[in-house]
Amino acid sequence: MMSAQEPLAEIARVFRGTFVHSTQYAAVEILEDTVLGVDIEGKIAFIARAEEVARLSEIWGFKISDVKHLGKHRFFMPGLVDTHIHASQYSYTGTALDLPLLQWLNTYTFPVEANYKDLDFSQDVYTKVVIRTLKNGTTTACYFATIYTDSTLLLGEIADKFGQRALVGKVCMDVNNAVQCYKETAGDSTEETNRFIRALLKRKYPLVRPVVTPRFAPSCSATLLSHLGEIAKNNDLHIQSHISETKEEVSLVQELFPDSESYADVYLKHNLLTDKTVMAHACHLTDSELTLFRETGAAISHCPNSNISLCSGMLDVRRVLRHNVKLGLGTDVAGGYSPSMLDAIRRTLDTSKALTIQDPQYETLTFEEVFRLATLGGSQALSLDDRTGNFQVGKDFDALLVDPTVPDGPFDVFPKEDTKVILEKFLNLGDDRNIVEVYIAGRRVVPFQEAM
Ligand SMILES: O=c1[nH]c(=O)c2nc[nH]c2[nH]1
Ligand SMILES: [Zn+2]
Repeated sequence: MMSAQEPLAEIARVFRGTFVHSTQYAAVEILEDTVLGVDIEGKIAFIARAEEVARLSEIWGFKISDVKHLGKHRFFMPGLVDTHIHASQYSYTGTALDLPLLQWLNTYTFPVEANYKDLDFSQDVYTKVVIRTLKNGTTTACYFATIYTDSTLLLGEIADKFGQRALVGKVCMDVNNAVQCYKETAGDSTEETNRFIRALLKRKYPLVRPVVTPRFAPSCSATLLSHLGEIAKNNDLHIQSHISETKEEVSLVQELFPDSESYADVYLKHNLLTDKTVMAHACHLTDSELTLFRETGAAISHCPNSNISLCSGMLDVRRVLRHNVKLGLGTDVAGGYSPSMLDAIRRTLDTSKALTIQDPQYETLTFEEVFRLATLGGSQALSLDDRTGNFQVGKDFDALLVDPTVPDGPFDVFPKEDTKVILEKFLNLGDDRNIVEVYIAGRRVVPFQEAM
């Protein structure tokens, strides 16, 4: 950890103070009185004990007077990674939580998503969701948009404009018996997915990439699923979808795909389970399905707010981790009513405690473990851990500057509390008032600039 790269690039910023992050070995590593340098490409150039600052300034050529001191109680932590969020459902977040999944989709979701043909409406909602998530510390978001290509390209443009790291998916669905206007043919969906990918890649946004997005097996024909698997394979792209959120959905998939051994097998057969796949929910997977996830390298996005809000199920995270399956957290707006990843952390802990209430032998997740899932775990689930997730030299500097003592803040700090206690308070009680600055790939994106 305390290492330095060859001085290849010029240093843009150096910070001195407390850094909190996760590593492979420690769910929470606290680095007090540490210096971290960010190069002009936004990458972490060095991280070392503060007594090394004079030596580092000689090697890297920065002025010690330019080092920014964080100040008492403030600390940097890695940016939060939302592995599953429906940007198009943001308009009704906090409402419409009174139906189970399949009825919820037909009654609330599909009629709203059908409005995104309208680019003015899209622009308004997508700008608001990007701003709201950034303010709440989401430095990386894996977004579902809608079936409309141009509107989805607009989401990519907005994420790029505000500097958010994003995977953006044009939703694909050719089955919809409830809201007939909100679907495509398999052919159109395939063509539009190809158009979306080509157009997004052509724009060369540095932090925004396309993700192949079949909505979920009940919304897609086998033909469409095969085409999407092929597109992902031929272009080495990320894939996202939903799996085993509710028992009713699992039974429906069994009926719709009788030749498949399981829900996971449906995706496997269509080349949609890869090491760049992230599947949301996964509450009701069997052991053999989890084994398929491990063997293919596919990941799970745990969306506890949504699982509880729609009464879908409770994912046993411990069991997933025992199977060595990658797992990150997701808000799943708007099945989940909060766009904040701090809420996803809290609901993950609540769900784990509810499982412990059911079985007192159950090993409840710790807040340290959940902190790791929300940061490094998320980056691994999205196969972006070579770029982000913690403060490792060579990764992009994606970070939140947390001020636990901000005026009129949501919690209090007392004299004898150490950084670990303050981190726990922030995770349980903090909000966007405490997130005073957000950096993505070295660029400060919060506070927002005037023109935005
Ligand atoms: O929580 C969910 N939200 C959705 O939009 C969706 N679509 C399929 N399955 C889904 N689950
Ligand atoms: Zn979802």
